[in-house]
Parts: sequence; C-alpha cells; structure tokens
Amino acid sequence: MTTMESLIGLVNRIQRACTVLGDYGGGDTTFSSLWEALPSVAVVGGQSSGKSSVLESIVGRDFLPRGSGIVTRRPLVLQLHKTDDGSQEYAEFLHLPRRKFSDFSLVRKEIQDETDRATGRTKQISPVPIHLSIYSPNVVNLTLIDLPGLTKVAVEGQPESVVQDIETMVRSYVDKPNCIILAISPANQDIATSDAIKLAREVDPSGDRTFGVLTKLDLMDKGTNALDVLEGRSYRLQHPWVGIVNRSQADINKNVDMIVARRKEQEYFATSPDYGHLANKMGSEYLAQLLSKHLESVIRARIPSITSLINKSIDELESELDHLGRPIGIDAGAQLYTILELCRAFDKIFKEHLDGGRPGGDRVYGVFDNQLPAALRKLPFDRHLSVQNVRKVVSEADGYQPHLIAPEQGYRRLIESSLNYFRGPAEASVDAVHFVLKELVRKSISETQELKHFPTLQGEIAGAANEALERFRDEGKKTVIRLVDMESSYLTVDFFRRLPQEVDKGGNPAASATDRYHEGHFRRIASNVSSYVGMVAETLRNTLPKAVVYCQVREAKQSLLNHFYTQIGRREGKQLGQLLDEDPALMERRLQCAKRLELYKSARDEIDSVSWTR
Ligand SMILES: Nc1nc2c(ncn2[C@@H]2O[C@H](COP(=O)(O)OP(=O)(O)OP(=O)(O)O)[C@@H](O)[C@H]2O)c(=O)[nH]1
Repeated sequence: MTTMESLIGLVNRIQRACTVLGDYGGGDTTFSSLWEALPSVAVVGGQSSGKSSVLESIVGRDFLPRGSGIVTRRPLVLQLHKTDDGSQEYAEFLHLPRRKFSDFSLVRKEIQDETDRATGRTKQISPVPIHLSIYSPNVVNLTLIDLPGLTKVAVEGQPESVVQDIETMVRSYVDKPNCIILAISPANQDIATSDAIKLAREVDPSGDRTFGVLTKLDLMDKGTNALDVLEGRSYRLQHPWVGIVNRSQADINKNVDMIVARRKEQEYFATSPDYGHLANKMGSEYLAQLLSKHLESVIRARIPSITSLINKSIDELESELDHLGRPIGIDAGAQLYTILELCRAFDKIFKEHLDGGRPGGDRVYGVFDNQLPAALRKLPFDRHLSVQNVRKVVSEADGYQPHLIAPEQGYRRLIESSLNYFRGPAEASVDAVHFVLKELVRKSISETQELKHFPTLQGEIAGAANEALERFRDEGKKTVIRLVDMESSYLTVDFFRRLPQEVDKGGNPAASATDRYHEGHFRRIASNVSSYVGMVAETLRNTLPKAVVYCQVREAKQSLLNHFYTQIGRREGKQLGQLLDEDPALMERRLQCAKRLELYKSARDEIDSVSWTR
C-alpha cells in the first residue's frame, strides 16, 4: 500500500467510524466533531447541473438513483478504492456489512431504499449520510460526498421547506474549513447564475478550497466556447477549472458504457478546436486524479492537527467520564458492589469528620467541654439545699420521732433528690452529640462526590444513618441514666466517715442538743449534702462523656451502616437498580462520552497504524 492510498483510506475509516457513532458534523454541537476536522470533498451543484453524471463518470459506473424531483435526499459518502487491474468490481454499504454488490443496478436500488428508510418515503431529506465503498480498478482513491442538488422550488409531494432544508444541509458541509468544494456548473448557463458558484463564493471567497467543474461543454451554442471560464477569467479560483463532457440523455437511454463514455470525452477534448490545448487538463479522469492528489496532500498537512485534536479530546472525555463516574453494571452483583463502594466512600468521609482531617468532630468535644459543665453548674442546688428545704425534707424523713444523732433518712432523701437533677444534663449531652452526628452525616453525604449522581441512594443512606443514630441515642440515654442512678443506689461511705462529727466540734454536749434544731445544724447538713453532690457532679462530668462516646460516637464510627448493609444484602436486583437510578440526562451524557471516547481511540489507532506503515 502506498502512502497516498493509506492516507485516504485512513480518513475513510475514521469517517465510517464517525457515522457509526453518530458524528457526521452539524447537529450535536456539545462535542467538537472529529468529522469536521477531517478533510473531505463535497459535491455541490444545482439541479440538472450534471452532478450525478460527474460522479458516475469518476467511478466509471452508473449506480446513482435517477428520476425527476429531488433524488439525492441524504448525503452519500462515496469512498473509492483502487484495486488491481483485472480484479472484479464491487460495492459495499456501511449499513450492510459483508454484502458485496457486483450488480450496480442493485446499488442504485439500495441507495433509494436506504434513503427511504431514513426519510420514510415522504421525500423529506435527512442529514444522516449513507456510506458506499466502491472497489474497482477503474477508480483512484478518493472520497466524495454527494449532496442533494440545490433547488429553487419544491416539487410535488415535497414540503415547501425542502428548498431551505437542502440549502442548510449543503451549507453545513461546505461551511467547514476542511471541506473541499467540488462546484458543478453547466456550461450552457451563465456562470454568474450558477448555484454552486454562488454558494462557494459565499463560504470560500478566496477560492482556496473550491474546484470549479464545468459540464455540458458539448451543449453550448454553436460558435461559443467556455474558455473565459476554463481559463479563470470569468470567475477566479486558486485551482484550475476542469471541463467535462458527460453522457447525454440520449447516451444514457442507449446505455452507453461509462468507460466508453470516458474515452469519447477524451476524444472530444483532444479533437476540439477550442479546448485542444487544454486536453490533458480536462475530463472526468483528470478531475478524479486532481482531486485525489489534492485530498491526499490536504490530509497529509492536516494529520498533525487531527492527531492533536484527537489527543486533546481523549483527555477531555476521560476527565469528563471520571467526573461523571463510570457506568454501573446491570447485574445484581455489580450493582451491590457499586452500592457498597458508594457507602464506603460516604463512610470514609464521615469518619474523617469525626477523627479530624475534616471539621466537625471537635463539636463533640465542645459538648463535653462547655455544654455539659455549664449545664451541671446551672442545676438549682442552691434552692434545693436551702436551709428551709433541708429542714423540711429532714423533718418529713424523721416523721414523729426527730432524729437523734445524724438524720440518716434525711441525708438519703436529700442526696437522692439532688442526684435526680443530673438526669437532665446527662440526657442533654446525649441529644447534643446526636445532633452533631446527624449534621455530620448530612455534611458527609453532600461531600461524597461519588454519590452526587444517585439521589435515591443518598436518601437511603441518610435514612439508614439517621435511624442508626436514633438507636445509638436511645442506647446512650439508657446508659447515662444508669450512670446517674448508680450514683444514688450506693453512696460513697468514706465521704461520710470523713465528715467531722458534730459532737466533737461543739465541745459542749449539752449545748449541742439544743443546737440540733438550730439553723446551724441544717446549714451543716446542707453543706455536707452539697459537697457530696459536688463530688458526684465532678465524677459525672468525667464519666458521662465516656458513656456518650462509647454508645454514640464509637458506634457511629464502627457500625453506622451495618444495619443497612444487611438490609440491602437481601434485596433483589431490581430493587438495587432503583437505588442506583441516576439522572437520565447524566446517563445519556455518559453514554455519549463513552461512544466519543471509543471513536477517538479507534481514530488514534488508525493514525498510529498508518504512521507505522509509512
Ligand atoms: N450532452 C450532455 N448532457 C449532459 C452532460 N452532463 C449532464 N448531462 C445531462 O443532463 C441531465 C442531468 O444530468 P444529471 O447528471 O442527472 O444532473 P444532476 O445535477 O445530477 O441532476 P439532479 O440529480 O436531477 O439534480 C441528464 O440528462 C444528463 O444526461 C454533459 O456534459 N453533456
């Protein structure tokens, strides 16, 4: 394979991949189109300008649909592959792989049928191209895109809009800077009124990428010639004009062979008094060679920028796919795996919040360091242990017989009732930590990037985590209440043994007896109870946090989603799928990205393989 063949073949293969993956320029503008970066030759011309005849002559076969009205209604990407002399000619459609057409009348029929398949016989047009490859010894390697003929009026059965639709479609091809325009104009018509030239002038004013073709030279009025056009005086282009003589309608009716027609065309130029001096630069065979060489050189020049476009696009698509997350498997196992992965990602962030690294865990310590001590300080012991209340409680405990030495019952009642006050701050600490944890769950969910696309799973995880936190809270409350109750169930004996005995202090036993009902006596009881309660407060200030951490924080770290895991382990594939219902727009976007990525990677492989064989 020569370089020239492989370069055009390369673009052919990339173009086919583009069509398979839905990239044929225009339409989808969210992606940069690879198709648009590839050089191509688009054939444009007004109706009956001889467009089909030129293409058939280049191919050396008649194979295009004929008829009145707008026959070409979808772009036809015509890929010509030169084969060895003497080998059998055949055609192949991209949409019918592995079927070789050697009867070209069937090719014509298939083009018609395939056009109708997309447009539904309504004579509408469609921008989705048909790809046709022709393998023949009579062609040069070349790719041409046949477009609907430009027209001024819709014919019967076609909507009025078709005129505009055709122009829009043709424009979408020739607008692209990489498009080489093959502009076909009939010689028996004023070049200034040629539809093809009008359009080319608009999109390619410098004439850099326009090839002018003049057909029907044989149909010009006697005594006139097209030298002004062919020699570039009428309308100047960067490339030389090529004159063509196609088969006349009579030739077509007589089924004149294309190869014979080519020879007749050569003779026409060679013997023409007007064009004899241009003979070796005229005719359809010359045109095909000219285009092939030009296309090849344009492709060669474009390869580096195509490569860099491909590499850039691959990078962009890969990073977008990373961002979108990879698609999820459809079987239950893969779904369960994905759900567990997502839970783990959340759990990791949640732990980071508790352990530090992310903020929020410190607020748990804030509860122990500020809220709890402040709440303990605020308990109304002053009122509860006032002399009046102490007297009241002690007297009630004594009953009809006042206590003789120490009011044992009175002490107990005072202490028990005081210790009950600790339940409030104890439960409040549990609640405060509960709300800190709940807030951290909320934060962690919103910080888990991987979860972003799964609103349902987010909700489920939040629900499961909060349910678990409720359970931990209940457990925490039971435990702290138990700690408080333990304090009142058995009092610290040593504390009371170490209290100075009143009898020792007074010095006068007789006086102390009357003193017993004196205010000082109750004040002492109050102060003893108060210092016992103070001691217990100090203990609880240290032990309540331990209980809270043990029941809530530690559990949250170790087993926040355990319950959830056992639940989803039992679910069916369908229910798992529901947990993973992503935003449909996102799924679609991911699919598109993945397809693009596949396209660009295969294009890169194609380019790499050509560089190797060069
Ligand atoms: N004598 C002669 N007739 C030609 C030449 N080129 C095309 N014709 C005839 O002109 C008519 C239209 O040619 P086509 O090739 O079908 O033109 P087209 O632009 O494809 O036409 P539509 O597909 O209908 O838009 C046919 O009858 C051809 O035989 C030419 O160079 N010389």
